[in-house]
Amino acid sequence: MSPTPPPFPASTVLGYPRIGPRRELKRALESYWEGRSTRAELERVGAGLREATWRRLAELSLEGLPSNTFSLYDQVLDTAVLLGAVPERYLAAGDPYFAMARGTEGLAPLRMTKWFDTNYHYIVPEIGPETVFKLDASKPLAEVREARALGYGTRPVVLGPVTFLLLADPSGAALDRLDEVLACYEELLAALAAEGVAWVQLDEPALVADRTPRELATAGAAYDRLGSAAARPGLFVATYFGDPGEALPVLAATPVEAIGVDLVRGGAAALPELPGKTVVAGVVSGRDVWRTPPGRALAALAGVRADRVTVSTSCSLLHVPYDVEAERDLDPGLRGRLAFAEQKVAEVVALSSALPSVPAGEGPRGAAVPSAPLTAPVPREGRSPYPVRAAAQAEHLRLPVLPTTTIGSFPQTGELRAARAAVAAGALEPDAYERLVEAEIERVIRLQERLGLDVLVHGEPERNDMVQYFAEHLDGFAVTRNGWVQSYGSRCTRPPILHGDVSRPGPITVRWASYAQSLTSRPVKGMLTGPVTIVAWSFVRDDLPLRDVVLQVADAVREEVRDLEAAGVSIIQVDEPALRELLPLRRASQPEYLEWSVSAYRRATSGAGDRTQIHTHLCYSDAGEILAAIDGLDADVTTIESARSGARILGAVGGFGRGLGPGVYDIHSPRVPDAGEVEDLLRATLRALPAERVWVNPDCGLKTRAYEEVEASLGNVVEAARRLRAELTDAGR
Ligand code: MET
Ligand SMILES: [Zn+2]
Repeated sequence: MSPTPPPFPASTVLGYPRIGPRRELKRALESYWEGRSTRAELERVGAGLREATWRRLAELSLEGLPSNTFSLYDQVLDTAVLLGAVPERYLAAGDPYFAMARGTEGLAPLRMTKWFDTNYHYIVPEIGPETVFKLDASKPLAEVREARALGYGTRPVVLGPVTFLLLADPSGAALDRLDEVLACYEELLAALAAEGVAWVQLDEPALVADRTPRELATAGAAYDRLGSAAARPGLFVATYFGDPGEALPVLAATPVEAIGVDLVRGGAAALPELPGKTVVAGVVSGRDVWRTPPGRALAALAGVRADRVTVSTSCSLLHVPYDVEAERDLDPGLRGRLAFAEQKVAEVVALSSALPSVPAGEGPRGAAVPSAPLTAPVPREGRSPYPVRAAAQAEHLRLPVLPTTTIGSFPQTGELRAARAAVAAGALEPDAYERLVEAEIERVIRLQERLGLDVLVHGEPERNDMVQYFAEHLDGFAVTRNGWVQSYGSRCTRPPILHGDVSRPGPITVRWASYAQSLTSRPVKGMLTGPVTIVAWSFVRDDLPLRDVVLQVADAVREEVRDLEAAGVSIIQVDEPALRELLPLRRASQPEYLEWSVSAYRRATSGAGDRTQIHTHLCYSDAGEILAAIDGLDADVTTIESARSGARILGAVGGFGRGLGPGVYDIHSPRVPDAGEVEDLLRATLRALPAERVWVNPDCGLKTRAYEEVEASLGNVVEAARRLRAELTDAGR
């Protein structure tokens, strides 16, 4: 039996941002990837960031410092390396770690997908019959030693075995390999104990989703086994992103000494008594940017019945920016209501060290003024049934069969990005910038005409980002200067802060869309981001139900749709790529979410007349769970990613009774598909769907590609559509 661990520290965080307060890691990574610096230089930047983090957490008087929360790319990939699950084919690459993450010339990367309901992406571990699990504990051990050399004792954080295997294969099939994986974890625990580590944190967020009885029993057995290891640190199993529900009694029955619960998103009220355990109580949210109301946190802490309570964050702080103090331009009233990672650590410390003297009276969070109640009735659906609309649109638009189009953005030129930065810095007149945008629109229109596309776009050159651009033009949002959050690898986003009631002071996109339309006789499609996506990719006020916030945004989008239509734009695309991201982790809550999110979309789009064709776009092929909802959006045309997954999606969407454009050009790769390949994909589509419903388009926007690739690829897409169109017309004669 292992000796009793020392008491768990009174305050901690489950993890911390790692990209660097000025995105130092991003720059170091990109410079290494481009061959401008060495691996050793990259490691030095990493070490500097880790040291700065530990130093800062210690300065803030946090007691329990985590380690191994740093990663050069992704913590799930790190876990695969820890367990030896590196597929053979990467071993020969110059740098197998980054080969798995990003691919090489001849080698595709491992798959990447979204981390639970966040916008962070992890690398999906690949486990096959040939996988031989073998511990490589060098990274966690090195971080423990590195911290100790600096004078800090730390608690290594490692993804837990159950979640690791469920992420590798959501069907649960990989759990068959649990015994082999647990052997590695036992070895790891022994190595950490030998290193003098007092506590280890094993993250098990997968336990907050619906789990089968078999999966729960497996989790219980796993922690029984790890708990009975002869030599080990104290075991802290962290659940987060929701209520662990039935997983909690399962964990409580195992020998683990500490259990983490998310009391922000989980059911604080329903927390069972956990005698003999330490509860690491996540009362400071790691998913929002608001100050913690002390009353709420204290009430949640008071509800915990356990041997010992530690104050913590609800999840890792990876999902919030570093420091509010860096936001000099924010309205001071708003700034006073915000807490980024540093401020959240201070809150954790304050809550733990002197529960009664927590800084109180900082005013309400969320809206500064009472929000406008949603009294406006849901607008009556203005549109006729699809067959009526379709006839009106066909008459008005006169498009050929198999119409070709794109998803909206064209490559963003360095010149435009630089010009935008210059405007922000006051070095370029807004007028001059607008001329540049117009010149780019004209170039994109001419290019599309030359390529022979049927429905044109203006190319979105005025948008830095499909959400931030709208946030900048709507009331109720603020944008930050430095509020970067890691999305994957070196990629970061700067989510806008939706802090008040949303309204649209004036038209946003109309001038660009109508300028583009004025240049051509072909229809130009107006481009909007949908209400769910705008909210999903922002930090959102939490004093109103999410549904009401989304409806406010829907009303703003609805006004923009109306104005576009009035300006003569006859096709309007309202993108909802984040529809699936907000899907609740528990099935019981999913129908309600899908109901209101779909109705928000319809609220945004139903003001359009029958003649106006509404498009929507979703970019993932694993749409399986939400197909009925996608159909429920009732868009006239839906474009969806599918080039890589071949015909897989086609069977599922065959039942849609309206226009559908399964992508035929994989924009995630620099490869130019030839016309023959595109033709094959289209033939597969035509076997699944009637020709009159099929649209021809790429998988997603072209923003991240180079002009040469895009020109060549779209040329081949148009060519393939023409060949098939000719066949169809011949056959019809
Ligand atoms: C992530 S979906 C992107 C849609 C957007 N209209 C674009 O083309 O960039
Ligand atoms: Zn997309």
